Amino acid sequence: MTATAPLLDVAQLHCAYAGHAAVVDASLQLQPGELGCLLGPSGCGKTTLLRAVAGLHVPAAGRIRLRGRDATTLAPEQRGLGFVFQDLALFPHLSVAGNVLFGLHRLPRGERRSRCDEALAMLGLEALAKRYPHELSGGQQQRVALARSLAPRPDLLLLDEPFSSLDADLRVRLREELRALLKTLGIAALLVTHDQEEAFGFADTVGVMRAGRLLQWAPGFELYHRPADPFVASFVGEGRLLPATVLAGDRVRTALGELQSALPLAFPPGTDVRVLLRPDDLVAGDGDSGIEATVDAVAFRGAESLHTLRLDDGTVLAALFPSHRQKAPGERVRVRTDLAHVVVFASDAGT
Ligand SMILES: Nc1ncnc2c1ncn2[C@@H]1O[C@H](COP(=O)(O)OP(=O)(O)OP(=O)(O)O)[C@@H](O)[C@H]1O
Repeated sequence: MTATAPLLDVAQLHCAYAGHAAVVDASLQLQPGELGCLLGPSGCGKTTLLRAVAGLHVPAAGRIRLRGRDATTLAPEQRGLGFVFQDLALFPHLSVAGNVLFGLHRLPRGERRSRCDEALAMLGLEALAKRYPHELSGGQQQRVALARSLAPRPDLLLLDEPFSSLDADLRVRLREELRALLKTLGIAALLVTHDQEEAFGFADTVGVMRAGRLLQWAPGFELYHRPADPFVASFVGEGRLLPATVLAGDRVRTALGELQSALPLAFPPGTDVRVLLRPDDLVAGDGDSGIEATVDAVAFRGAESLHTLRLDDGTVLAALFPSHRQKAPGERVRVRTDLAHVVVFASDAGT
């Protein structure tokens, strides 16, 4: 590997099934030790892209480089990667230790046992080494699958919805544990999930996919605060788009009043645009400030409740209010904006 080459370099990748595009022009890079995630709705092409990196799907066009070398058509076992897929594929006739040892067959015999013990210890499985998969809970089985994939010490681990069969608590715990373990070991990973919380909880860099396209590959903070695309804006963090008109001096006029952009706007005055409003960008207006809206729906979230609001011109917005101030559907409320920065999209850019 040259000094500057990323660990994984996917360039302009296209994948198709019988002529139907599943991944379109996807490019991303992972540095050694970096944790990445592909996030997007069902059917957007996440698994296909991951399988192409794994060598389980031959791309129609584009290139995959691993450690600076072309790996586009390399057989999966020659890529030096670890995999954990949704169906764990543990061998039912092998014990926990047997499952972990299986991936170590290329090592000298003497080394296998110590490497296996090390992997079992990392995942807290020492006491279960002699059990068989059917004698384990779902979470324990998942740990075995992780131990098996980590035992050969790959530099890149591929994970396809590995926590989806676990209950919410266990899911978060195992995810956090795995993140810490990978960071300690310096192992990079690419995770596929449709769960935003999981994506941002696990990864350093998240790629949002839609209909085969990787729309943005960036840290979570950037996806949230500087979305490159209206779909990213609405998918990450439940943003809504408010119609607006550009005014002179990098201001925009909206139904909620005029907003000042800190950055120069890429549109001339008079252009119709849309402004991104996050649920936390809207606050209850006091007295006469703000504008009236009708509460369409309320979703209790614990400390806060997500309110879907409808302005009188039909525009739908979302707002978080403290749950002890929760409103009821049909109620009229006043809202005003409290924006740290203004993100503007062309009015015809697709969502
Ligand atoms: N073996 C296959 N044969 C034909 N079409 C397929 C095959 N696998 C996936 N597809 C199609 O390719 C597209 C992308 O599928 P893919 O499984 O990559 O999406 P995904 O984002 O991982 O979805 P999910 O979150 O539901 O697993 C979908 O339209 C899907 O129907």
